[in-house]
Amino acid sequence: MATGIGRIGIIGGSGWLGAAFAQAFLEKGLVAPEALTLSNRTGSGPIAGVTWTSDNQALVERSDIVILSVRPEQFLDLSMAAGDRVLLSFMAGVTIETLRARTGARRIVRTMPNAAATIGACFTPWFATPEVGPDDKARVQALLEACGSAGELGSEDEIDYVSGFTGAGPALPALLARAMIQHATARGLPPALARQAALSVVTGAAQLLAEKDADPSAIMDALIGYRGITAALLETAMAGGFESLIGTALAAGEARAREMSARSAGSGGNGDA
Ligand SMILES: NC(=O)c1ccc[n+]([C@@H]2O[C@H](COP(=O)([O-])OP(=O)(O)OC[C@H]3O[C@@H](n4cnc5c(N)ncnc54)[C@H](O)[C@@H]3O)[C@@H](O)[C@H]2O)c1
Ligand code: PRO
Repeated sequence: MATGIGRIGIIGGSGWLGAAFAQAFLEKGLVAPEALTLSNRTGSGPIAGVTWTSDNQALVERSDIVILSVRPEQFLDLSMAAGDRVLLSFMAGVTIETLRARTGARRIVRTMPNAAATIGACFTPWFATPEVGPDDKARVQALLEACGSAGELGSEDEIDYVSGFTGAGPALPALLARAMIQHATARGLPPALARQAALSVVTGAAQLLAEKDADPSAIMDALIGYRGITAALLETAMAGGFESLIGTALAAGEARAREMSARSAGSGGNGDA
C-alpha cells in the first residue's frame, strides 16, 4: 500500500495490454513489485520481481484492484470470485451485467485502452458502476494514466461505441498509411521510399496533432487555403464520402461490440462462490 494505489492483480498479465500496463505501473513507481501479481496460464512470465501465478483466485486474494485482461472468449473459461475488490475490465464486449454474474463483483469499471499503451500514448475511456466511490475512481484514473491519459464516460452504452473509436487505436491510421503506400507503389515509386514517405506523413501528422490546442479542422482549412494540390486532394476525398465511410466503420465497430456483449451474456459463472 506504499503508494496508496493498493495491491494490483492483472489476469492476463503477459498479454499485449496486461504486460504494457504492468510494466508502466512498475516504471512509473505507481505499484511496487511486491504489490503486483500477474497471472497467465503457465504461472510464469517475463516481468521480474512481481508474483506470477496460474491461479486466478490466488491473484484475487492478493489484490485490492483486479484487472481483467484476457480475451472475451477466454473469459468464458475463467473462474474467479471477486468479492469486494474493484474489478477493472479491459475486455471488449463483456458487459457489467455479465461481469457481475460471473465474478460476483459489485465495484466494476469497464475501460477501453488500445495498442498505444505499449508506448504510453493511449487514451483510455472508462465507466464505473455507482458502487465505485471517489477514492477508487481516483485510483483507476491514476492506473490508466500510467499508459497515457484517461477519461470517465457517462454511460456503459458509450463503452460499446469507444471499443471501435479508441479501442482500435492504430488501425484506421494504419489503413490510411497502407492505402498511400499501395497507391504510390502502383504509381511506380520504389516500395521502400513509398513506405518511408507514407509512414512519415502519418507519424508527422500525429506529432502535429499532439500539440496543445491542435485542431484538425483548422489544419485542413489552412492547407485548403492555398487553393492548390492539398485542396484538390481533400475535396476529392470528402466528396467521395471519406468522412461518412469513417462514420459507417465506427458504427460497424459499435454493432460488433453489442453482438459480442450479447454472446458473452448469460454464460453462467461462479459469482456466488
Ligand atoms: N490489444 C488491443 O489493442 C486491445 C484494445 C482494446 C481492448 N482490448 C481488450 O483487452 C483484452 C486483452 O487483449 P490483449 O490484446 O492484451 O490480448 P492477449 O491475447 O495479448 O492477452 C491475453 C492474455 O491472457 C492470458 N490468459 C488467457 N486465459 C487466461 C486465464 N484463464 N488466466 C490467466 N491468463 C489467461 C493469455 O495467455 C494472454 O497472455 C481483450 O479482452 C481485448 O478485448 C485489447
Ligand atoms: N481491439 C479489440 C477487438 O477488436 C478490442 C477493441 C479493439 O475486439
